[in-house]
This record gives sequence, C-alpha cells and structure tokens, in this order.
Amino acid sequence: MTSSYQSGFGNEFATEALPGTLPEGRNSPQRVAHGLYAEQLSGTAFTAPRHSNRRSWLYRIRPAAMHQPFALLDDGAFHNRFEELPATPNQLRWNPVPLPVVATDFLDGLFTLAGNGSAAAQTGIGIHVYAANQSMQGRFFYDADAELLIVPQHGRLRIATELGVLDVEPQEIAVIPRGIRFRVELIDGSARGYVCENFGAALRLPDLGPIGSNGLANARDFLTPVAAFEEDEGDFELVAKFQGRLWTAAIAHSPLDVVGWHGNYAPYKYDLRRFNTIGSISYDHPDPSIFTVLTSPSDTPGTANLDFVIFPPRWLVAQDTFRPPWFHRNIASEFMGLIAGVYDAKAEGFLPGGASLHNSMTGHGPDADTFDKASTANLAQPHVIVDTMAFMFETRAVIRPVRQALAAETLQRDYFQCWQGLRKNFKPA
Ligand SMILES: O=C(O)Cc1cc(O)ccc1O
Ligand SMILES: [Fe+2]
Repeated sequence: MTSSYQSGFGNEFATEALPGTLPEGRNSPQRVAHGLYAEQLSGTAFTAPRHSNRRSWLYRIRPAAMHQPFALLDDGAFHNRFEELPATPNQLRWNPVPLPVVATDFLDGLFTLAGNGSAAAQTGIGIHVYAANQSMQGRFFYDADAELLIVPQHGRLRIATELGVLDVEPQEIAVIPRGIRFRVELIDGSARGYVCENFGAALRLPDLGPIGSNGLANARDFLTPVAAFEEDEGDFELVAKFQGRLWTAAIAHSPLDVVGWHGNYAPYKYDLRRFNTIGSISYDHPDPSIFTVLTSPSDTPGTANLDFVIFPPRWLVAQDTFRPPWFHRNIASEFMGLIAGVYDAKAEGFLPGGASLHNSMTGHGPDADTFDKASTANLAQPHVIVDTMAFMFETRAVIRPVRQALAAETLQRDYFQCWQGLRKNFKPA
C-alpha cells in the first residue's frame, strides 16, 4: 500500500485503486464491478443536515460484517474510566512517557491520562498518550466510540486505513473517523505521541468571522488518502473499542480491502506547519482561540466539546504588553502537549512528549522565570518564536485524570513550585 492524497476538507471525494470500480450514477448497483461488495459507512445520522452529514460508499472485497464474534478483552491501560477518582483542581504536569523496552505496538502502547463524558453520551473526550516500538502485525483496530485525533511527537507513522494510507510525521496530525478500521506501522522503529478520542460531533474547521475567507488552517491543506487495498488472508485479529471497552474478534482477511470509495466520511492528515497564524499587531495577547485548528462543537454555540489549538512559531510584536500567555483561569479545561521545542509560557519543565492539565477555574500561567523575563523584555524589538509546536485539547467539561495517570512516575509532583517564586512586587505608594 502506498500513500497519495486528495486535498480539501470534508469534500465529496471519489477514488478507485482499480479503474472502473466506482459505479456510475448510483451507489448500489445490482452487481458491483470486479465482484466487489457495496457498503455504506455512515458517520452521522442519515437525516443530519446536509452541511454536517457525513457518509461514504465503500466498494470492497468482503463486507465489514465478515468476522468471528467479538469477545471482551481485559481492561488494559487504554480505557474510559474517567470516574475512578475525584476530579482534581490541582495543576498537573507529566514528563514524557518512556519508550517501551518490551515489544509494544500502537494499540498496546496506548495509556489513558484523562477524559470526560462518554461514548454512551456522545459527548466529551478521552486523552491518551502512546509509546510503541513495533508495527501492528496481523491486527487491526477501530474505535466505535470516537473520532481519533492522533498527534505524533516522535517517530513517523504509516496509518493504513480502509480508505487508504496516511503517512504522518511529528508536526503533522491524523484524524481517523469513528469506526474506520486501521493498522499503525512505525517507520522509525519507535514512536510516541498523543491521541484524543472525540466522543462528540466530528471535528471541523472553525468559522473565521471577521478574519475573512482565508487563514488559520486552510481547507486545501487537509489531505485524504486515495483508495488502496490489501488482499491478504490469514489468522488476523480485529480489535474494536466499544462503549469504553476493548473487544477482539478473529478475522481471516485484511479488512483494509476497499478497492474504491466515494463520499465525505474519510480519514485525513494536516501539517501543522501550514497553519496561518494570526496574532496581535498592536497590543495585548489574544485569547488562544485564535490558534484553533479544528473544533468539535457542542449543542451550545461557541462552547466546544473539543478545540484543537496549536502554538506554532510566530512573531511577537505587541507593544506595552506582557507578551507570553497571561495568568488566567478558564471555565474550560486545558490539556496541553508539546511536540517540539520550548513553550513560551514555561521556561523549563514542560518537555517535548510531556503534558499538562489545568482544569476549570484552576489558576495558571507563566512560570516565575518566564514572568521575570517577559516583564522586563525590550519591546522595541520584535521577538520571533521559532522551532516550537505546542498544542492544547480544550474542552467545556472538566477533564478527569484517571488513577494510573495520577500514580504514574512521570507525574511531576513538584509542578506547583514553578509559580512559588513569583515575588510580591506591590508598592502602594
Ligand atoms: O494555559 C496555557 O498555556 C494555554 C494558553 C495560551 C495562551 O496564549 C492564552 C491562554 C491559554 O490558556
Ligand atoms: Fe491556559
């Protein structure tokens, strides 16, 4: 399977790996070309409004129904038990998860940190990290609970999906819609990164309002694979995530057997370095919503189930302004990760592959060193931030860390100390 792409966001794509596969003028002819089966994959209700309706027609060697019954797998480190512990208002930060020493593929390597809501409620998110040292071999996975936003931090991934192959490297992201079967191969022998399970409405581009018709993530930079198929037969495993639990079924063929497909329900990738970053050219540091790449809206306008926000390289030019992120408290909850470099609100301690969590109304902001530097910086000079890429999963509901995340060795138990050095500068007269 090789990768090649069609560009655009949420387009009606049409692609075939063998000429003549796609039926003309109908979706389900009496007999499909090349002896294939027709199958519809619906990612939204049949009757969802046209602007949000997502479905694709797949023309495949065998229908998705063909596998042995599923059996429940023991709960591992990848789960949705977000109610295990009282949600904490403490500021939290984790070091990067170490790369494994025993054989671990992408699925084995998923480790849940936190989340909210549930697959059952179709709202909320699950936040996981992964660390792996081998490709998925003879097994395939799909997540019926959520759309998956995969954010590689180390190591390139080849994500072979039913609808084609995505090659992603750190600073790129991949989005796999709910239900689509895939296998993750490692290109560099090891890989680490973040996965957000989105139980809510599918991610979409944010409205641009007064920004106009261009900017932030431009639609044409999103890439969806062309059709590619496997004809492999053997003793394979299909793992499903269903209502928070993992299930396993034997399957005697590769489910990545879609020879052609058309529709608007498809995986895609995006290079974060293509983001058109907009910021203040006068004074004050804007709200980070200006850096939104993708958003999953909730039923309340402007109040997202999930905003995926990035902090890319950019110029800081604002005058008479404290340039880095300000001290703040937010009704929304903020989980952050660092893909590369240094984040401008934290002089040290927030490491590539690491993570932080500042929950609803929890005070946070620049650490003491960053505050000192930025409040005395020479603002006559523009400052360019380079070689960095941080991101945030921001969500309206409180993010609940799970037991293993709070017990992890990677948890920085002294994180709160980064604010204790802030001096009292108050001079009433
Ligand atoms: O807390 C953070 O570091 C994320 C963040 C960045 C920013 O520029 C403004 C607000 C905000 O929450
Ligand atoms: Fe914040």
